[in-house]
This record gives sequence, structure tokens and C-alpha cells, in this order.
Amino acid sequence: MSPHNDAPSPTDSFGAGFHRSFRPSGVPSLITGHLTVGEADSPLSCSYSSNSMDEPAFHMTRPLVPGVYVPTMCFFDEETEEIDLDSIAHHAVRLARAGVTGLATQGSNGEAVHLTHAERRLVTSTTRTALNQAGFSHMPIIVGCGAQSTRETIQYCREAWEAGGDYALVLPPSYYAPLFAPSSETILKFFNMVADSSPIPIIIYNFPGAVGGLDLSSDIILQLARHPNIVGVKLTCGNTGKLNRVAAGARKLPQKHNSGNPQFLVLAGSADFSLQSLVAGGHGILAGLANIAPKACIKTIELYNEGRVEEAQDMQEIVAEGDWTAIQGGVVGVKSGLLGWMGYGGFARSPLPRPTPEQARKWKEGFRELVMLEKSL
Ligand SMILES: N[C@@H](CC=O)C(=O)O
Repeated sequence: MSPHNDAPSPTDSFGAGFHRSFRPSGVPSLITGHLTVGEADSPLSCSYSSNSMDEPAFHMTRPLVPGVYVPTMCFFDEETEEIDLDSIAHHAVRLARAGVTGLATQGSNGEAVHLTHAERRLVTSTTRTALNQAGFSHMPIIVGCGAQSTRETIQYCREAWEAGGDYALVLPPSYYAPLFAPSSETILKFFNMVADSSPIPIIIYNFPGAVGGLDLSSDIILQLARHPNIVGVKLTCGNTGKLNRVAAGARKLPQKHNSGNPQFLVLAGSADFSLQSLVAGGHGILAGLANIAPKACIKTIELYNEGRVEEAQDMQEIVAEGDWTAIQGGVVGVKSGLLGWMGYGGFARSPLPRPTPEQARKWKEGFRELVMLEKSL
């Protein structure tokens, strides 16, 4: 049974308020049309899927609303490096209970590059099931689906949906980047083809540090944002000027759905510029630091939204300081911090190094002020 089946069915919960979406014209047959649906206050929207007769004609998509999304860590057995399902489930529920808006499996913090296809499906389905069982079946899961070929990226998107994912986070291909420019037809074609064929909507992942410096421009992102199945962007580039241009341009896009949620969600890719991105018209964050301090990330945004800007700035300073530890330590440092403060976390998969006792003390210390703030909230 697909983990999606735990979500309420449209007819059970929403009856007439639930509308059928349709395949956009000109979309090739293997392709899934997106999107629409759900009244403004519906917790779920619906996508149309018609890849074959034996796949479901509809599946549920949880709406992408402003807020704090967490790219979750992936956990492994200390000895065998097998996937530690209990810690994955525990972590997902801890974050959900802290009040985050959604989770992302197989982001950079989820060590996607260390996982097989089957392991990726297992991590996502375990996360979906844990959320459902803890009463968070409304919470969306974004799944990292970037790969080097268009074909494998589409395969990851399909597997993400089968495993219970609601959105696919897609990096541009980079291995052969010297053969094409960041603003080239190749990039446009890649994202459009993936979006045409993915059963779940796409979120563009702009993280030049992970793809050999390939940095998508605001022009390209806005061009892609016109596709009905491309619904957001995570900007880890940290360029708030670009974020401002994308957020402003996205507000002028033709309407893609009538749910009342943003037509195109613009998310800061690191917690250390949460406030800056809100000022620039962004909708929230999808940031690794929330693995350590979800409540502090949420509170920073809430204070700003309530107009308590100075308090928000004070909190942002602590968040940014903590993020500096996360940025320097990467998954090794964040896991070490989790282990030091929360008692779970373990180690990254080989070949990433395990911290020495001295390094572990350093990472733990780097998160001290942030964790004290988190515990006070
Ligand atoms: N610094 C980033 C890394 C990946 O995007 C984060 O916080 O998630």
C-alpha cells in the first residue's frame, strides 16, 4: 500500500469542495498534468496522474504553504551503516511536533548521494508513515530528486511519489556543465522535461556550491516558474537580490491554482538569511539548521510577521551564529551537534569522516547558544 493511502480521500473529507485538475494541452502522453485544486482552506490539493492504466488516476498533494521546511538528516547504524529507521521516524516526529511546515528527505542534509534508489524510497516512506501515525498526515514531504540525466531525474520523481513524497526538489545537472551555460536551452529543457513527466510538482534547487558553481539566474528561474508543474525554488545561493527579483516576478505569474497559497513558493536555502528573505518577499526557509533548532527558526519568522522586527533580529543573530557552525561542519557537524545535545544523530556514511572527540566538542559548543534558545521556546 502506498503511504499516500493514509491521507484522507477527497470524497471522505472534502466532498464537493474538491475539484479535478486536468492535463495541460500539449503535454505528451507519459506525462502527468498538474495541478490545481482544493479550496483556500482545504488541507490537501490533488494532482492528476495518468502514466499507465495501473497507476492511480489521482493522488493527493499536500499544499505548499509559507513556513519552515526542514531537509532532514538521514541516520545510519553506527557499526553497519545500514539505515536507522527508528531514528529517521523519531526525528521526523520531533520536528513535526515542534511545529515545522514540512520536511524534505534527500536534501543535502539527507546524504542523498550516499543512498541507493531503494534506500531513498525507504527513507521517504518511513518518514511519511511516521508522520501519518503521529497525526501529521497533512504535512508535505519534499524529496530530493536531482540526478545527472533527465531520465534518472524523472525516475527519482516517480519513485519519490510512490514512496509518499509530495514535491520533488531538483538540482540542475552539473557533471557536464562545461558543455552548457547556466542560462542555456539545455537547463530550460531539462527542467521542463522533468516537470512534464513528474507525477509530483517540482521545486528548483539553486545550490551552486553543490553543482560546480552552476548558478541559475532570476531570469531562468522565472521562465521555469511559468510551467504549471514547477511550483517553487530553494535558493541556497544566498543571493537576496535574486530572491527579491524572483519573488516579485512570481507574483506576476499567470494563475496556476486557486488555492490561495503562493503560485510559486520562494524559500531561502539557509537559515542565516531568513529575515533578509522575508523582507525581500520570500515565503520562508528550507534550511538544514532546523534539524537542530526548529522552534528558533519558526519563532524568528513569526516575530517578523508580527511586526516585532527588533526581537526577530535578535533571534536571527543567534540563528545565524548557529548556522555558521552548521555551514562549517556540514552533515558531519550537524549530526555531531544532534548527538551532543539531543542524544541521537550518529555519523555520516563513509567516506565522510567521524569527528574526533575534540571536533565533537567544538561542534557541540558551536550550537550551545542556539540550543539554549531552542530549549527556552
Ligand atoms: N546550507 C544549506 C545547505 C543546503 O542547501 C542548508 O541549510 O540546508
